Amino acid sequence: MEYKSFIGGAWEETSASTPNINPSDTSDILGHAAVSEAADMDRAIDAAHTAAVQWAASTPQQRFDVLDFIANEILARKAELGELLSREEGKTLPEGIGEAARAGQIFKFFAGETLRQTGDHLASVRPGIDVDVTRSPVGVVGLITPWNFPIAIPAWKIAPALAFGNAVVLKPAELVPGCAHALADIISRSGLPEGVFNLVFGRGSKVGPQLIGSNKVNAISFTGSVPTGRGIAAECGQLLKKVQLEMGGKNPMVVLDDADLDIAVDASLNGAFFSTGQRCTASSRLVVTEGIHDKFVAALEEKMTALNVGHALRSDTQIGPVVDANQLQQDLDYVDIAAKEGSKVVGGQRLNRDTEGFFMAPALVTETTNGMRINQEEVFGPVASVIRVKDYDEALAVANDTEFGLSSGICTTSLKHASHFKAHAEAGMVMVNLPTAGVDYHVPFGGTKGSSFGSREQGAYAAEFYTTVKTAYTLP
Ligand SMILES: NC(=O)C1=CN([C@@H]2O[C@H](COP(=O)(O)OP(=O)(O)OC[C@H]3O[C@@H](n4cnc5c(N)ncnc54)[C@H](OP(=O)(O)O)[C@@H]3O)[C@@H](O)[C@H]2O)C=CC1
Ligand SMILES: O=C(O)CCC(=O)C(=O)O
Repeated sequence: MEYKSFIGGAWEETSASTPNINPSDTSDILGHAAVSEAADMDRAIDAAHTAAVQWAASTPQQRFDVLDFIANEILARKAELGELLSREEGKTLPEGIGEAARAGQIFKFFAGETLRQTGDHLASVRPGIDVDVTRSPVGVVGLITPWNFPIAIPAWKIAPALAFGNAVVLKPAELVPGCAHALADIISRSGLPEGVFNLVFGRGSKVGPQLIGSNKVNAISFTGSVPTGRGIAAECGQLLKKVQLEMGGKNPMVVLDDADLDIAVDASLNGAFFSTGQRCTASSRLVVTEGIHDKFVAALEEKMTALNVGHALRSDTQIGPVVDANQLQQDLDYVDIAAKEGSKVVGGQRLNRDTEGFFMAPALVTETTNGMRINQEEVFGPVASVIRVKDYDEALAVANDTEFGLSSGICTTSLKHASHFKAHAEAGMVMVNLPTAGVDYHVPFGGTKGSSFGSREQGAYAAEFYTTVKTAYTLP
C-alpha cells in the first residue's frame, strides 16, 4: 500500500517513502508513506487557503451531509479500520475497533453540531441599535496529531474544524500513516470541495515549521509531547496565532481506605496498563492510603502479572506491544531509573513472543515517593508507580504535586471525599471510581497546568477554538 499525501483534491506521491511497520511483528510492513517536503506543505496550505472562502460560505446542510457521510462510512467499516489501527499502532483489536467507532461517533456528533449553531441577537445599551453576536470560521487550521490515537485524535480535530467552516491541513504522526490515509480517503469521497481538506505526510521537523509559520494558516491544534508543544506555542505566540495544545500527563489515581477494592484495582489496572499505557490520561501514579495499601498492591500485582501481553491481533491478547523501538527503550529506561531511585519493581522486562515485536511486561513500581523522577516525568508506557500516603489530605496534596494537570482519579465510597476531590483536584478531568483514561466523545477534553494550553477540545466547547466571535452593531 502506498500512502500518498492528499493536496488540493489530488493524491501525490513523493520520491522518498517511509515504511509503516507493525509493532507486533516487524516483518509485517503495512505500506510506505510519502515523505513530503516543505514545498509540498506550502502547496497544501495554498490549496486550503483558496478553498477556505468557499467552505466558510457553505450551508449547515452541506456541512452536515459531509460529516454524516464520513461518520457513516467509518462506523460501517469500524472492524476493518480497527484492525488497520491495531496493526500499525499496536492496540489490541477490541481497543482498535473501539477507537475507530469513537472516530465515527465524533463525526456524528459534529454533524449534529452543524445544525445547532447559535448566536445572540440583543439590544444595544444605546437606543435604536441592534447587536448580533455570531461565530465565524477561523480560516485555515493546521492539525498536528500523535501516534497513540491514530484515528480518534485526527477525528476530534478534523470534525469540528469542518463543522465550523474551516479548511484543514493535517500532519499526522509518521508512525501511523495508515489510519490518516484511510480517513483522508473517506473524506475525499464525502462531497467536500477540493482543497478544503489536505493531508501532508513527512517528518514533523521538516513540514511542521512550514505549517506553523505560514501567514495563511490561522490556527494550530497540536497533540503530542511537551517539548514539541512548547516550541509550537512559542512560535504561535510570536505570530499571534491561535493555538491549542494537548500534551503530557502524570495522572494520579487516589485510592482511599474506604474504596471498594475490586473497583480500585480494576480502575487502576485499566487506567495504567490498557492501550499499553500509551495514553496521556494513563494512571501512572497510584496514590494509596496506608490502611488499604498492602491489600491493594497485592491484588493489583496479581492481576497485572496475569495480563497477557502479545500480538495486538490475537484474540487472547490483553496488552499489545509498545509502538516502536525508541518508545520501548524509553519505557525500559524509566523502569531502570525507578529501580536505581530505590523503589521495588515487579515486571517491566522485555518479552519475547512468536513474532519479533516490541513487547514489554507491565511494571508496577512500589515504595516510591512523589519527588522521584518516576513520579514526575511522563513515561508513556505500561509502567505505574504506587505512592503510600497517610490520609485523604496527603493524598490530595500528592495528587496535585505535579507540573501536569490532565486527568485525576479517586476511588472512594465517601461522598464527602469524592465531592472535595472533584472541587480541588488540579486537573481538567476528574474521575470518581473510574479509570483516569477513557473519556466520552461528546464532552470537553483537556487539562490544566503543563498538560494543555488554549481552549478545550471536543464536545460543544470545541467551537471556542474553531470559530472566532463577531459582534455586529446595526442602526436600522
Ligand atoms: N499527549 C499525547 O497524547 C502524546 C504524548 N507523547 C509523548 O511524546 C513522546 C515522544 O513522542 P513523539 O511521537 O516523538 O511526539 P512528538 O511531539 O514529537 O510528535 C507529535 C506530532 O508532532 C509532530 N512534530 C514533531 N516535531 C515537530 C515540529 N518541530 N513541528 C511540528 N510538528 C512536529 C510529529 O511528527 P512526526 O511523527 O513526523 O515526528 C507528530 O505528528 C512520547 O514518548 C510521549 O511521552 C507522544 C504521543 C502522544
Ligand atoms: O483517555 C482517552 O480516552 C483519551 C486519551 C488521549 O487522548 C491521549 O492519550 O492522547
